[in-house]
Amino acid sequence: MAEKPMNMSTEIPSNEDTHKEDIRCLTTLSHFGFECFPTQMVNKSIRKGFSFNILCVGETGIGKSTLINTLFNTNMKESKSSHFYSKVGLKVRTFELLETNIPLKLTVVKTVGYGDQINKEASYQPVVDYLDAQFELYLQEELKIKRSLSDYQDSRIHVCFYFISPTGHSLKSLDLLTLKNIDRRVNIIPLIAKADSLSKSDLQRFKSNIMRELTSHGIQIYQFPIDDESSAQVSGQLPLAVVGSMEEVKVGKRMVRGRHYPWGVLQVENESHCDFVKLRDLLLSTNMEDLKDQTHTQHYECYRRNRLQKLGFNDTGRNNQPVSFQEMYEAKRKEFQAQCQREEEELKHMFMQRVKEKELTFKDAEKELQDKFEHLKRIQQEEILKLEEERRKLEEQIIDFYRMRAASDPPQTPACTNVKKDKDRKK
Ligand SMILES: Nc1nc2c(ncn2[C@@H]2O[C@H](COP(=O)(O)OP(=O)(O)OP(=O)(O)O)[C@@H](O)[C@H]2O)c(=O)[nH]1
Repeated sequence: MAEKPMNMSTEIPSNEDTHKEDIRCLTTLSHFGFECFPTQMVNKSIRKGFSFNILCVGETGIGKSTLINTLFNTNMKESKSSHFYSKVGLKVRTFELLETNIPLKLTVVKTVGYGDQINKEASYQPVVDYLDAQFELYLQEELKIKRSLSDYQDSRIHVCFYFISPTGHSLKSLDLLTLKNIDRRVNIIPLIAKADSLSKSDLQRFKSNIMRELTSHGIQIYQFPIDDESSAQVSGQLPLAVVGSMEEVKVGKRMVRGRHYPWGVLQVENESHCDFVKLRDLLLSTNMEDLKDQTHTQHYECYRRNRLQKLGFNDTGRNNQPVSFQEMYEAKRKEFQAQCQREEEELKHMFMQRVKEKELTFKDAEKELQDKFEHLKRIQQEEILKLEEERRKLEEQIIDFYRMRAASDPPQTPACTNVKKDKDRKK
């Protein structure tokens, strides 16, 4: 840093006014005092490194990876994504980048299979869940007694590039549905992807249509700060029309990033060809810090407030009186204990009721079985008596028969004796 003359008021005795030309003006060799704070902060930040998290939402093959590669000179793409995923997924990649000794940890999350399903109603849900999950992780860290937010790896998404298909007409219903569900959770920068497929006039009309639709549906996109000149100008140019390419094409004597077509070369970094340079400047040069700031102060705060309110916490109690966190916690704990006790008693009561019911059922079943047994026993005894009676009658008939035979045949036969013997044995 350049040396600066010392900026201090020096008291000069009035009687020495005439000797002013003798006073030596000293210059400091380095900064001192509180003017060094910015330098300290810059040094600390560089030592710590920077991090930034981007979410890319857009249909398969719309140019998400190519744009990120063009912006950061990374190599995001591994292979072509399939169009046949049954649901939308998210792919997370982290890059450790270095630019003139400034380290940047860049995390890129991109959708996979977005817009490929027949029923697109649930396509936005994985995106919403991911955004909320990162807020929840931060909230959990914040609520810990031993928290370490200074070296916490913040995974909250700082900006969402929403890639709009270059249809030239209007937004699709899936675009509206997703944007409506994520606009309170993340800073959205809408982008018209593959803008080289639209003519200049079509592009301008398309941009106006999109902005009209976003406004009429009440969708909030990232508001670029108006105190910065370039950011203030951009609001009339949204959504930015981007073209991505890692290809080096020869234009005159220079090699430039571009896309080579039979009719000529589209230069990615030429502002009259597309808005890529505008996007790069707005994102990297001017608004990276503001995007992080908005994420924390606006979107995370909103999540935190809703989450704590859902848990039953409030800053004010009945009669709008302020309540301390401790009081609220105690009240909640008591309420929870009372509820547990109520539920325990209810369960006990239900258990006793069911035991009684079961006992009654068993008793009824036992009585029924006993009655059945008695009935069968009675039937069996009656059967025995009946059979006994029949046997007695048969034996009488046999005796009668032999008696009649003996009467018709006077001399005694051994057979008759045998029958008599049989009868005696049975008795
Ligand atoms: N015309 C044109 N083609 C592009 C542009 N950006 C990317 N492409 C091409 O589009 C194809 C898909 O690009 P990717 O960057 O892989 O798209 P993606 O959205 O990451 O694809 P998935 O990961 O498969 O969803 C590639 O052939 C790119 O060369 C662009 O701005 N204009």
